Amino acid sequence: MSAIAVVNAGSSSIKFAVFDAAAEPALRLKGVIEGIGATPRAKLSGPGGETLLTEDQPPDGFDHAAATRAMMRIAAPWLDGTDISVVGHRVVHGGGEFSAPLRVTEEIVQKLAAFIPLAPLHQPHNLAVIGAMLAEHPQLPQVACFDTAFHTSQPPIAQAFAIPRKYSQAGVRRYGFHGISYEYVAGRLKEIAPEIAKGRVIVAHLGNGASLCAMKDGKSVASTMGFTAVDGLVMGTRCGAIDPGVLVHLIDQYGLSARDLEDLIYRKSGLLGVSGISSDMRTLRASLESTAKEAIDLFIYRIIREIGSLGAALSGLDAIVFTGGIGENDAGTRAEVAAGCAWLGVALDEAANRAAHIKISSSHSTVAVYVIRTNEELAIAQSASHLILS
Ligand SMILES: Nc1ncnc2c1ncn2[C@@H]1O[C@H](COP(=O)(O)OP(=O)(O)O)[C@@H](O)[C@H]1O
Ligand SMILES: CC(=O)OP(=O)(O)O
Ligand SMILES: [Mg+2]
Repeated sequence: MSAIAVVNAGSSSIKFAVFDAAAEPALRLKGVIEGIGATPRAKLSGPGGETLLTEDQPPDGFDHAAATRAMMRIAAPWLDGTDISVVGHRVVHGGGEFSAPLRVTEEIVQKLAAFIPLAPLHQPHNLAVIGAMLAEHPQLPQVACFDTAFHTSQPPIAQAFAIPRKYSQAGVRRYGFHGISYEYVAGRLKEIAPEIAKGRVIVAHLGNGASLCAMKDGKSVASTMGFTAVDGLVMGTRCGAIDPGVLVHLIDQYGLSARDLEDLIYRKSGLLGVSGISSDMRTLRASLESTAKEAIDLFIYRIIREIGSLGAALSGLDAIVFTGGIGENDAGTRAEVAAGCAWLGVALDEAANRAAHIKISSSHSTVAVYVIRTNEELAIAQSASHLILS
């Protein structure tokens, strides 16, 4: 049977997967290089999650391009003889024009390149892989799935900035990201708890990039990310929401250029900037330095505040769902966020939280709390299969 390949370039990771090209794609092989920019490590696993190979990568100068090459080298022996019929890609920014999965051409790559400055940690890597594939295999369909697409259901007021209309009309508005993950998680919640999924739900996608999405009946109504994926929560290396006056001050008083500011807010801030130690939650949890704790505390504080804000946008709250590298794996983050949301009626079952059960709220919690492992690669494979193979 032919296969679907999927490439998901996140800000600190490249995830790669191969599925049987069926109406319901079944996983054959999965690979991840994580910790790009911190402590890079490669892992290849089989369909049941069994580890096939792990490899530590040299940290210095190991960027997304090196990670892509390393992933190809590591995966090649396992792909020998595999007949790939379509490649699905995560593309973080689709702007106002692209809001559904589509087959990518050179012209579309050119259009998507216009959004590189709006997603500098993702879009160039997403497009580099698509460009290389189009050049090497021009007949092989390349499908792009957009992180922004899920949020097109938001009402205009949730998308608006209070700026002069000429800028809004030119597309300067809130788009929201992590949409492939949110769509997948919304689908899983519908299977796990159909009544809850119809209600008011906040999904917390907490990874190297982090955002919250407010959903009503499985549709996005608001998100903490905006025009770019730097807004909202504190992230691995991104500052999240910042008083825009700070940026003007940095230009005036420190002579920062647009590119300097970009570097500051996307690559040098967040957990890394506050801790001065690492962007990686595991390293910070293991550290005894006070700045590591301060960074984590700020990360948690902003999540709690934004849950309040999105709860207001939803006029109440039926459930919170944790997902993403931190949301799925860091019981401490879930416990601290839940404690800060006690006023909303949130209470965790501590043992269930430690064991990362699917449902982790206690029986007296008025808000149900779940941990749902995201699977952006499967969501992309399903879209690619739908578009090209059915
Ligand atoms: N077991 C764990 N405990 C705490 N944090 C973890 C664990 N595993 C992964 N993480 C954190 O998840 C983050 C990466 O999330 P992920 O969603 O994979 O990244 P990306 O945003 O690049 O897709 C890192 O901060 C990492 O430290
Ligand atoms: C949009 C975004 O921030 O993605 P990631 O978390 O994969 O970096
Ligand atoms: Mg990610």
